[in-house]
Amino acid sequence: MPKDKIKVLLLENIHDNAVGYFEAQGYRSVERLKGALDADELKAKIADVHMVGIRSRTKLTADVLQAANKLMCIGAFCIGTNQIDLTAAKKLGIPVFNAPYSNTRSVAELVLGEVIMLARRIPEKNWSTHNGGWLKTADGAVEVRGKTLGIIGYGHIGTQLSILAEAIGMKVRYYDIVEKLALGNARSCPTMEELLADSDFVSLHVPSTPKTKNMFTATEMAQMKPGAMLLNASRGNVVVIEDLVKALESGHIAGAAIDVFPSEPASTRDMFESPLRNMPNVILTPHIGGSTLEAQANIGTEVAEKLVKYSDNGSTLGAVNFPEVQLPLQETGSRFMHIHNNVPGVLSSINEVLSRRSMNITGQYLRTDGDVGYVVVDVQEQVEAGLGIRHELEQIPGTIRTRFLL
Ligand SMILES: NC(=O)C1=CN([C@@H]2O[C@H](COP(=O)(O)OP(=O)(O)OC[C@H]3O[C@@H](n4cnc5c(N)ncnc54)[C@H](O)[C@@H]3O)[C@@H](O)[C@H]2O)C=CC1
Ligand SMILES: O=C(O)C(=O)COP(=O)(O)O
Repeated sequence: MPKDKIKVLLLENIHDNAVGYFEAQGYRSVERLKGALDADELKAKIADVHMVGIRSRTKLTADVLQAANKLMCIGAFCIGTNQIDLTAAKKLGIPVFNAPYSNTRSVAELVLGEVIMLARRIPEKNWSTHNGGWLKTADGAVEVRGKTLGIIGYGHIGTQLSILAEAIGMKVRYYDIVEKLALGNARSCPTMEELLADSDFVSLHVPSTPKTKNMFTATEMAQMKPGAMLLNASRGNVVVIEDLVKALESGHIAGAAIDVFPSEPASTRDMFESPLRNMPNVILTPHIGGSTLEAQANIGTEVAEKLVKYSDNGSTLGAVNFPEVQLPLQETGSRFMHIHNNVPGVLSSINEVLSRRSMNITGQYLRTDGDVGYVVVDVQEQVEAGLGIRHELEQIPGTIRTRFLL
């Protein structure tokens, strides 16, 4: 299919850089919408597009993906990919790409700033001053120097935060389910309980997984030091909000900064509802951890590049749900891509089809995971689209989809 016929749909106000990159690469049919779409709108819209770009609000469920008959690949213009049914996408032969680092620094900076704000009791003071009050007092206000920050989830964001926090004199402890190299003077905790008992501030930086769903409940909150503060800029379902409200009301937790919520408004026009709304010692932000101009610009380019590379070249390097194949540019001849269920015999069937047609294979790449196999074959011949090879390849048992670069 010529590039100008490939339809790209970008939702959730993805940065201009993405549109610019697609257009510069010859993709002229790019539609960008400001908001997310609900399931029915999305199903109607996605049925006609070849690439879709989303952020954290768009839910690409198995049901929605079933309607995406032409969809070739998905771009998550963010870090988290929990809003996408990755397995369903894979089984439909659709790789998903994201931007694993581009907003890391933005989240870490926001959290560090909030640690300082919480330490100085700024949420209450800001609230009071806006209402005509004058809380000029040092009560409960402390420096962060020498205080302990406990980081749960010591990945890209957690480690970046660790470095920043140490730079301003904080002690850092961290807990992760995977053994991680301690940066600077940070010290790992063997258990989350130990981290909670030791930390003045606890910040969550885990991904959304079945294990992290509701991982932070009344039990974990009770294990925090009296008067400690909680920060969550990971995912909204990690913390049980009702339990947090009780811990804040009792004073056991003295303050919190929450950027992500179990239920978030679908658009900037919708009302935000939460029992935390009226609590003056809580910083509430509308899921903007990664929302900086720098991060959004970088993400726009990074993910558009990955989608274009897959479309132009077949490369799945960086896909989060798919066997990764890094490919050289196809200089001459034709390239076939074959995505199939991972059952024995598919590669030899592909080669049989090509050898029956006396095609000279110049390169062959295969990667599989438990479910899916991805084969890319370069042949010397310039294949005409009408030759029927595609039909023969599609007849191979287990085929999910095929694609040709001619
Ligand atoms: N608020 C916002 O706007 C943003 C939120 N995020 C969220 O932050 C999350 C983390 O991002 P990154 O640091 O880039 O991810 P990452 O994958 O680099 O790090 C996550 C770390 O959490 C650890 N982990 C997983 N399950 C755990 C558990 N049960 N207990 C303790 N540790 C566990 C992992 O081993 C890993 O080291 C993302 O998955 C996303 O949901 C990311 C960017 C922006
Ligand atoms: O990168 C992430 O995982 C985020 O949570 C940021 O989401 P957003 O792109 O701001 O909707």
